Amino acid sequence: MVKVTVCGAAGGIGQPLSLLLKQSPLVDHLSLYDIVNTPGVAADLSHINTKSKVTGHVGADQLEEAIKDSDIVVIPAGVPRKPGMTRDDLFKINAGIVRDLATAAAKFAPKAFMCIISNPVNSTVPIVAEVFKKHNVYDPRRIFGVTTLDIVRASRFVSEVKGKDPKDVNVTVVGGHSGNTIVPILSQLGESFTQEELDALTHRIQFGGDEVVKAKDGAGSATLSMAFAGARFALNVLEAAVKGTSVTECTYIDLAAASPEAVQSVKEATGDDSLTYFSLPVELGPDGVKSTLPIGAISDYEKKLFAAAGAELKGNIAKGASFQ
Ligand SMILES: NC(=O)C1=CN([C@@H]2O[C@H](COP(=O)(O)OP(=O)(O)OC[C@H]3O[C@@H](n4cnc5c(N)ncnc54)[C@H](O)[C@@H]3O)[C@@H](O)[C@H]2O)C=CC1
Ligand SMILES: O=C([O-])CC(=O)C(=O)O
Repeated sequence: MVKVTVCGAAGGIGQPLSLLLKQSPLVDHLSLYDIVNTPGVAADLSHINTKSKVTGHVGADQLEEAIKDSDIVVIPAGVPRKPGMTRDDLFKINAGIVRDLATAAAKFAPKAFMCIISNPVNSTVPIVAEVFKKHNVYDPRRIFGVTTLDIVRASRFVSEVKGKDPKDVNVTVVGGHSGNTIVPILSQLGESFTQEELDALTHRIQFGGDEVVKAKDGAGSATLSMAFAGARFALNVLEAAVKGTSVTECTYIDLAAASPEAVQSVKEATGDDSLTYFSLPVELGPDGVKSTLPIGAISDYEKKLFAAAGAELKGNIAKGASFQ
C-alpha cells in the first residue's frame, strides 16, 4: 500500500502534480491536503480510472489524517514569487508553513520520503531537517529538496542550442535552487560551446525561474513545468523504493547523507568546508539516498560559479537551520 500525500494540493503546482501522480500505477492512495479547495480537487481526480484511491483533506484539523502513514510527502505549499522578488523574500511566509507541515510529518509519518518544493528550497530543506531532529526521527537520506526543474530546464535549453532531442541531453546541475546557487556543469556534456553560448546558457539555467515569473506578470511562477519535474522526482523516489530500480537524480540534501568523496568534492569545488547542504547526483534506493556521486571534473569557468554558489548558499542554509 503506497500512500502519497501532496501538501498544497489545490495550488498552481499541487493540482497538475496530483494529476500526474494519479496516473502512476505505483500509487495506491493519493492524499490531497491544503487549507482550501481539496474536496473539489479530490472529487475531480477520483473519477480518473487509474488504480489509486484519492482523498481530500482541508485545514489543520485534517492534517493528521491526510499525512498519517504516508510513504512519501510532497510539499508545494506556500506563496510563489511576484516580479521583483527573490526566492529568499518568500522565507517570511513559507518558512512557518513548511515547519508546520514537517512537524505533522515527523509525528505521523516519520519514515516518509520528504520532497520539498516550497521556496526558498535552500532554506526550507534545513527547516524540515531541524524539525525531524527535534522529534528524534531524522534520517538525512529521506529528505530531499526538489531541484529537478533546473535539470529539466538545462536539458531543454541546451538541446535547443545544439539541435538535439532533450532526452539525449542530461545536464548535471548541482548546488542549490536560486540564481547563482544553481550550478550547471556544462563542461561534462562532451559538447563544445562558444564563450557566448556558455554565458547565455548558464544564465538562462540559473535564472529560468525569473523568465516565468516575468511572463506571468504577477500571477505566480512556474507551475506546469514544476509539476512535471516534481512528479518525475517523486515517482523516481518511489520507483527506487518500491521496485528497487536504480535511478540517479540531482537533489538538494544534507551532506550527512553523502559519501566522503562527494563531500570532499563540494569542499574542493566551492573552496568552502563549512557547507552542510548541497545538491548532488544521488542514486536513489530503498531508503532514499543510496549513494552520492562526487561533482567530478569542472572547468575554470565553473570553478567561479561554484565559489559564488557556496558563498550565497551558506547564508541560506544558516537562515533555515536556525528558524524555529
Ligand atoms: N522547487 C522548485 O523548483 C519550485 C518551487 N516553487 C515554489 O512552490 C511553492 C508553491 O507554488 P505555487 O503552487 O505556484 O503556489 P500557489 O499559491 O498556486 O499554491 C500554493 C498552495 O499552497 C497552499 N497553502 C498555503 N498555506 C498552506 C498550508 N499551511 N498548508 C497547506 N497548504 C497551504 C495554498 O492554499 C495554495 O493552494 C512556492 O513557494 C514556489 O516558490 C515553484 C516553482 C518551482
Ligand atoms: O522562480 C521561482 O520563484 C519558482 C522556482 O523556483 C522556479 O521556477 O525555478
